[in-house]
Amino acid sequence: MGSQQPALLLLEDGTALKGLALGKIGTMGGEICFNTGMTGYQEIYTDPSYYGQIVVNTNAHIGNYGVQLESEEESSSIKISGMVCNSFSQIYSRKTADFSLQSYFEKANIVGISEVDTRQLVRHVRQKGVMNAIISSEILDEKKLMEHLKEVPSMDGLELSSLVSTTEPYFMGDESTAQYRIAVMDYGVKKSILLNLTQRGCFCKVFPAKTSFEEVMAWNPDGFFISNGPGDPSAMPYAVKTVQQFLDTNKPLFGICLGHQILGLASGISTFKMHHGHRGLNHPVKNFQTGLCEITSQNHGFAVSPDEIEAHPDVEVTHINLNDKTIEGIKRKDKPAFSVQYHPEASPGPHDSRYLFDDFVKLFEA
Ligand SMILES: NC(=O)CC[C@H](N)C(=O)O
Repeated sequence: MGSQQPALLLLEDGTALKGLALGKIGTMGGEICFNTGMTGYQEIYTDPSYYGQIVVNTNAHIGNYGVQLESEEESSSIKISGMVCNSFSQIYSRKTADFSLQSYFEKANIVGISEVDTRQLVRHVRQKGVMNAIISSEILDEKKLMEHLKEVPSMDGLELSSLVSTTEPYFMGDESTAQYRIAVMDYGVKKSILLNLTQRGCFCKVFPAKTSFEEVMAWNPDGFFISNGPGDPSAMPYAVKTVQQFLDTNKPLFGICLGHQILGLASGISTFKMHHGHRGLNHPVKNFQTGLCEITSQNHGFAVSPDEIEAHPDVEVTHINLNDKTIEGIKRKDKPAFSVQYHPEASPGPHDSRYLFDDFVKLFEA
């Protein structure tokens, strides 16, 4: 049944919460964030955008449907730096599951803690703002654990994409039947994004994060996709420069999440670190072009600065978050380029916004 040893969760501000160990016995630190989704834990843990972060799942039961390899993985491995939940199920009830979440974490050396009052914890992070944290099932002394916590780097100014990006370019889709060649910049791309592109007649070549503009152009793409990914977008001048060069070609360009932030930066608008970010499956977003609300899947801790939009008449805000009015989508008026802060591929989440992939393909038809 796995371990029921005690574990400790310690936050940078000294808050300590006791619970039970799950996953591997060990110590793991990262920036604490919370996801309010009711389902889709495996997709969340394997989403490269969570690299360097401890995820608090607010759904009361985690692990109860086990793990299904391939079909529910957004990348080839678990990317989170630890997991916190309330009730962790060591047994699972799905026939098609490959194994338990406990063994998935053990195999990947992921440390977690359960039996934590996640409501109290989330209220705390919402009030105090995002901060670093550490989980340990081997160091239960708060002072000693605090020494380890001090070594965890701050997410502010941290470049992480090059650590999760592919090391070699690879292809996705069927070249013989596909209509468009899309150069995908892999800053931590989710598999389901590539699937949404290939399902719409795109043949993708996925490039390592630091590939030069010239190398990408040598493949002669019809357009560009700028992926999601972990870390602080303002620490990625290499990506901003490449995207500026892509924009100069006047070929279609689409960015999601980190890719949206980089399109903002490439258009001269800065990004900022949010108080505690948006992570969940039911964030309401207003589309200014249709006037309709979309329920969206989100995972971000940075955003494009709203104060600088007016000074950039080439940039139009296309979507806004109805909870806090943050920018959720932009488009360039002078280029066939647009981006969204949220996740139209969902996985997990609602499919309201999948039309954005169709909009991208329409840019080629135009
Ligand atoms: N999902 C993403 O692409 C996240 C983008 C960025 N790392 C953020 O936290 O805001």
